[in-house]
Amino acid sequence: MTTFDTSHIRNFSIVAHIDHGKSTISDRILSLTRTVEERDMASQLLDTMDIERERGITIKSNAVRVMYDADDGETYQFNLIDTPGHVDFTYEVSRSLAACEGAVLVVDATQGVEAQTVSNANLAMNANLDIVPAINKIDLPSAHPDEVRAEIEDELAIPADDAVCVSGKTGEGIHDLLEAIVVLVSPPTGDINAPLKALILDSYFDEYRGVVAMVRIFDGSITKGDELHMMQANYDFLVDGVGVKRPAETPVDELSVGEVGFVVTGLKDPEAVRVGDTLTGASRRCPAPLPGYREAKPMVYTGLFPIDNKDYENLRDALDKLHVNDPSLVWTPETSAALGFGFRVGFLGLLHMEVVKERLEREFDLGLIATSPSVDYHVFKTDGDMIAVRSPQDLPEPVNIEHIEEPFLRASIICPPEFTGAVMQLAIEHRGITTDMVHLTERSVEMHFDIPLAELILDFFDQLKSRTKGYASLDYEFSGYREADLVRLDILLAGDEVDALSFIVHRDKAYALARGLCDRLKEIIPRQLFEVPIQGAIGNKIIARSTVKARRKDVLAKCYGGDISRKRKLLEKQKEGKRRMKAIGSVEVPQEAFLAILKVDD
Ligand SMILES: Nc1nc2c(ncn2[C@@H]2O[C@H](COP(=O)(O)OP(=O)(O)OP(=O)(O)O)[C@@H](O)[C@H]2O)c(=O)[nH]1
Repeated sequence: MTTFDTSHIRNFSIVAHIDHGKSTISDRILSLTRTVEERDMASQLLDTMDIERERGITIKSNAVRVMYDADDGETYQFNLIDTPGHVDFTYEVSRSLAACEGAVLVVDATQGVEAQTVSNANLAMNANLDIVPAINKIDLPSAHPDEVRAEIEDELAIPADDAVCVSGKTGEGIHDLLEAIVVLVSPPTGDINAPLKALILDSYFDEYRGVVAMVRIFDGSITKGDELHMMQANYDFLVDGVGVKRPAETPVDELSVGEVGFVVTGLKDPEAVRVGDTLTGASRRCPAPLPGYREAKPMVYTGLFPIDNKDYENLRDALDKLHVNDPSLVWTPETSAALGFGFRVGFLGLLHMEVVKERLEREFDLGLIATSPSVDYHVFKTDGDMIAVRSPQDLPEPVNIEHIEEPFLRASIICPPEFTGAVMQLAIEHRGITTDMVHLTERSVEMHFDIPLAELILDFFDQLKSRTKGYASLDYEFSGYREADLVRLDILLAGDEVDALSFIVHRDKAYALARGLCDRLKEIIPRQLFEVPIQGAIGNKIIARSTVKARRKDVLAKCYGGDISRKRKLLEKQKEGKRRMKAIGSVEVPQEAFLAILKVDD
């Protein structure tokens, strides 16, 4: 009989509304526990992707092991998971929570409870976790921790006597937070002698070692050389190594019950390792798998096309590899007359789309064009069939359509009372219907709306921020399908319809959108040697028009025949510019034209 003491392990996630300071607090914990020496501290240590550091946001959860010498004289093993705050990545949060017994719920002392604070608190409560509330940014003069404490009790129904006041910036209160974690978060339970039962909470692809899986062990243990079985994928493999992140990968002899760490699978097939799957022994299996995760459902679809058609297979390969790390990604092949071969890719939201596109471009060195985002429409045809349409090109001829239904969301917006009028106006402009409004405290009101997803994915969020001076926060969930009067808006360049510029839109908005789009494209498409008319059309009917005037562009004219190296530089710059263009018929169209719809004011 092996024995293993789990009483000194604490597994917890750090959750919060975006920008409330999760990553900063995680950094502080790493330095206070000397997991990372002060001289090696770069900010946002757990945000390992370039995009995360540049944008200052967390996209992927990251699990790191920290050893903490507590006031009671004992040393504790903390497995800390930093999670994303943006609504697009909620599924990442629920994945992390499934691996933990506790959650530190961070609330910004200047902002109070916001929309994702509510949804993250609910996720943690539904997962039956011990919650440690932390009120952050108390160093700021505008902090009002007592009011925020009251909001945590009133709005979230979480006892806030235990709430710890901290500053991720100065480090104040972080020691108290670590002590609170020791006391309030339960240690894991489980049986080291039972057959292995471990949850795959994340995975990534490594060129040399194959797929590496992050796991949380619920029963049993894993050592190098073990023969394991993936229950859902029905795949066996030999463990090539185990280790923990501190945050650099550190090999260990064994991962035991209650612990979090990584397993090197050696598998080169990205499909074999599924996040949410249960690992068990190949010969000694656990009777039933863990519940796993609810599959993330894509909300938004766009076409992704390689600028250079030769990159089509590389794009497929890159999507396969990204999928290991981001299982929410789904795609099917798509062909466009204008852009050639590509894929229709499903995303959790627009931020997710931007992030994936950027990762494909940077990590896989691909030049890509993304087309207008679309949602998943249900089209009921006159012949009685129903088809799912995710791309404007797939919309049947109007005569064959009986009716169309579109996905609706139930959105919740929390803002100070003085902005309720502005928020309602915005919702009306986006075909939203206010269902109810509750005064949470004197400082905040929560409003609920039913709103089409298609309206939310365009400019809703930016508009909300600007009309409420950044004070409103938004959260939403899918609520069902509703019928709507939708049409396909086509764009013609120099008389030719460009399929990649088409868009499905509500009939009442088609005229304004067509005008806006034609004007916007006129600014984006550079002057060519001939005049380029841009037209917006529904079916055969032209409803808007603008024109790009002709101009002869001689880049060398400015050089007065002088400096040869300057001339060469200019020509190279022009060549680089061309690389980012796509020739549609005889017209050179820059990449951003295909996403122009996102920038149109209607
Ligand atoms: N003054 C002050 N600023 C803080 C504190 N904690 C975080 N910040 C700042 O708040 C901003 C957001 O902090 P992050 O740690 O990136 O927030 P986050 O919650 O991890 O954000 P996401 O990962 O994008 O959800 C950064 O500019 C931090 O420097 C604090 O205690 N005091």
